[in-house]
Amino acid sequence: MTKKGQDLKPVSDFIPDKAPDRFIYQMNEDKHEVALKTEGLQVRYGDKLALSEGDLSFERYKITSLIGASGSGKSTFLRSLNRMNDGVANVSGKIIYRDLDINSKDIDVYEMRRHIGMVFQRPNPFAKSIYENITFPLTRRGKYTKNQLDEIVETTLKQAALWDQVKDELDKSALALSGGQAQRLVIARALALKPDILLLDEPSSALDPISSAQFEETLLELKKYYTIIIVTHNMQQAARISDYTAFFHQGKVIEYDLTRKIFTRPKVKLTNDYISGNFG
Ligand SMILES: Nc1ncnc2c1ncn2[C@@H]1O[C@H](COP(=O)(O)OP(=O)(O)OP(=O)(O)O)[C@@H](O)[C@H]1O
Repeated sequence: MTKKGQDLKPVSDFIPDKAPDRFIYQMNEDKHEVALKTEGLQVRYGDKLALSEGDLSFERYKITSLIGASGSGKSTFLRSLNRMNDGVANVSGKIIYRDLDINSKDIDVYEMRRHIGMVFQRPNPFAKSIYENITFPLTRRGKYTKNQLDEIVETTLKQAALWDQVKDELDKSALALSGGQAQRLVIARALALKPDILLLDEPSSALDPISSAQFEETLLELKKYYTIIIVTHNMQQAARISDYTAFFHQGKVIEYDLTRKIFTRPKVKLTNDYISGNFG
């Protein structure tokens, strides 16, 4: 898949393949399929060790929340997963995706990011039409007919629950969308690259409560087809939408378990203190 020089499969349909390469990983005594896992991951900004222990396995078609206080290393971890820290930090250790260590030098990072997409805290639509926001990244790299592009735009906007609101104004500037709509558009743009995994860094922190609730519903729909890893400061959000939760503290994963266990019976006192607001 992502080794340099090998071709990507054409973006022909918009439901990711049902995991052609399967990982089976022992998690909570049952067998679960792992979409991505880290081994011995450490991240340094200069001399500063920002992530020292962060070995996690992410189950396919589930939502995993990364929680923890400000500065605990959540974003550092998340950004490392699709090499957004390249050139910014020194990331050592392995990130295993479909049997490949995607943290190794011979990986085509640009291509890998088609499989592991990222959406940031603030929606960042291009100063282009709604339609072009989705098609631009595709047409830059490949050839598509107008019909194919139309289909991609419709499918991804439907998946991101934005189609009904914008279908009659696809030529309108994306900059005129509301914050919630713009965040959905950015999700649609990420989906157009047909990723397996979506990394979301506090994606709803800039949204009002109604848009945020709609956004959560969208994520619950999307996990039928995508593996989602989300950094959130919102404990209720983590409890509502995620299957698994990892609690970060001072650059370490302190506890990682099913969300309902983390929020009802955490094993570590620090986790309990954090989720109950007695942190300090
Ligand atoms: N680009 C950078 N250069 C240097 N240090 C950084 C950089 N980015 C993050 N750090 C440091 O790494 C540590 C972890 O930061 P990180 O942003 O990963 O935490 P976080 O848990 O995501 O915090 P927040 O919830 O506030 O976003 C912090 O001490 C932070 O100051």
